[in-house]
Amino acid sequence: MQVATVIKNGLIVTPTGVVNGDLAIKDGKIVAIGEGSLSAKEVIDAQGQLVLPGMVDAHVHINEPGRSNWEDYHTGSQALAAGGTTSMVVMPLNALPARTTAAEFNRHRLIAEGQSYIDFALYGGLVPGNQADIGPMAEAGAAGFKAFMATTGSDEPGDFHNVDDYDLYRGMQAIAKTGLRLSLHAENAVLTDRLAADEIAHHHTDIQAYIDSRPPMVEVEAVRRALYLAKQTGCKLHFVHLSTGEAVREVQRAQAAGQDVTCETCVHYLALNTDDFKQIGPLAKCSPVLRTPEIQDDLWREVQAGHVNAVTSDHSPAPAEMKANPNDNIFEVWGGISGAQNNLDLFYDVAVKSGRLSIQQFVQLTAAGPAKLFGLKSKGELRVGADADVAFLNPNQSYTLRAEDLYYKDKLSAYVGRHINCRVTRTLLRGKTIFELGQGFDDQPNGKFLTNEHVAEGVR
Ligand SMILES: NC(=O)NC(NC(N)=O)C(=O)[O-]
Ligand SMILES: [Zn+2]
Ligand SMILES: [Zn+2]
Repeated sequence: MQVATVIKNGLIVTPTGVVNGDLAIKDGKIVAIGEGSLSAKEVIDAQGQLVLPGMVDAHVHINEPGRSNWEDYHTGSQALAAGGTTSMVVMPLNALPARTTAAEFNRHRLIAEGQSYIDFALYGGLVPGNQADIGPMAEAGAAGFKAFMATTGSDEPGDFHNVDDYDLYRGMQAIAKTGLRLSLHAENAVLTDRLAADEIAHHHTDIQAYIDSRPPMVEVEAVRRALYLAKQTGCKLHFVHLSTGEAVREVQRAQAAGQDVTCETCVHYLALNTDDFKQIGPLAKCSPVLRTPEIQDDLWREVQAGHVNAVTSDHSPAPAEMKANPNDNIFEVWGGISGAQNNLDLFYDVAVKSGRLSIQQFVQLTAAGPAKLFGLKSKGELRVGADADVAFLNPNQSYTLRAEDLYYKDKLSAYVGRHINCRVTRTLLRGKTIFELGQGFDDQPNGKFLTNEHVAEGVR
């Protein structure tokens, strides 16, 4: 067979095992794995490299249009590509206006189509009063919906607002009809805001005060309440960025009782804890907050047990001045960690190199799991017939992350200065190299809009 590209000599991580052989690509698809003697126009030597499915990062904040100076599709997708991510699911907030109508959905899609280096799916937003926009956003191709149970931290005209229990209940009724999943930032808004106000009233504005204002119970309570409302309405749920094993166990219990509910955690909850937060400072401020080593261990056990569907970055960038802390008041600092460029290498380091997860569990969490959640049927697995989205990871090349290595709009990350014991060296999107370490990026952004194919065949 004559094919376009053959990747030779790599360790190919397939859904069922690791194959030491060739991976052949034609028309952007994987056409053979393991067979030798294929003739190809392009031969790529992957000696010493792990050949992984490109990561599907199901939780990325891109701030274009409206706040492009925070991160736009060009910079955000380059950073993701450089880190071995080939598809992203983009959150509906922090752009202005936020993506809460079909008109905005279509506008954002057009912007991303010309700018993104990687394939992308888009969330639609559920906000107070927009139940009538849910159906049209599903029609426009939303991969799922997102709502905040906590306050969002930004309040300009057109910004994304959190739902109260009534909005959530009505929104779940509307979303249930679409067959799509509602993803939730699950923290109790009243508790988090008033606990924070108490700390500030007592002039406690250091990192420990922020940690104390968002205890695990604010997450667990919100998860339980949302699960109950979802049960009443038949809405499928996904919990983003769970930070505690206790919350994951609530999801497990609901699943066991027959509810369609899934969850994710983020690289930073597994790579960083409260001690790191105190050392790194504002760049490690996020919500839910980083957890103590004990709670982090408990979360790891749930991940190891296979109770978490995806690991994501929750890449939530902001300009440097919003991450500075001139008044020594952590409550005034923007919450969000920039980390998407280090999805695969950092997670491989803390998960596989450390012996906590097998390589099969790793690709399940970074690629197959998230692709399945959002109905991205040709993504997430190195198998014949799938899109040839591939990341090369050198498990023996270590480096210390420097600000100048980053492709974000602002070269800030909670991980600068961290020693990482492996490195992404090349990324292919649908068979084409889009990033090579030392060479940079493909000339043209070629990212394609992805829709939820499970639903496209069903309800939509
Ligand atoms: N407005 C945000 O980007 N928020 C994000 N911020 C974090 N995680 O700190 C999030 O996902 O909640
Ligand atoms: Zn969130
Ligand atoms: Zn987020």
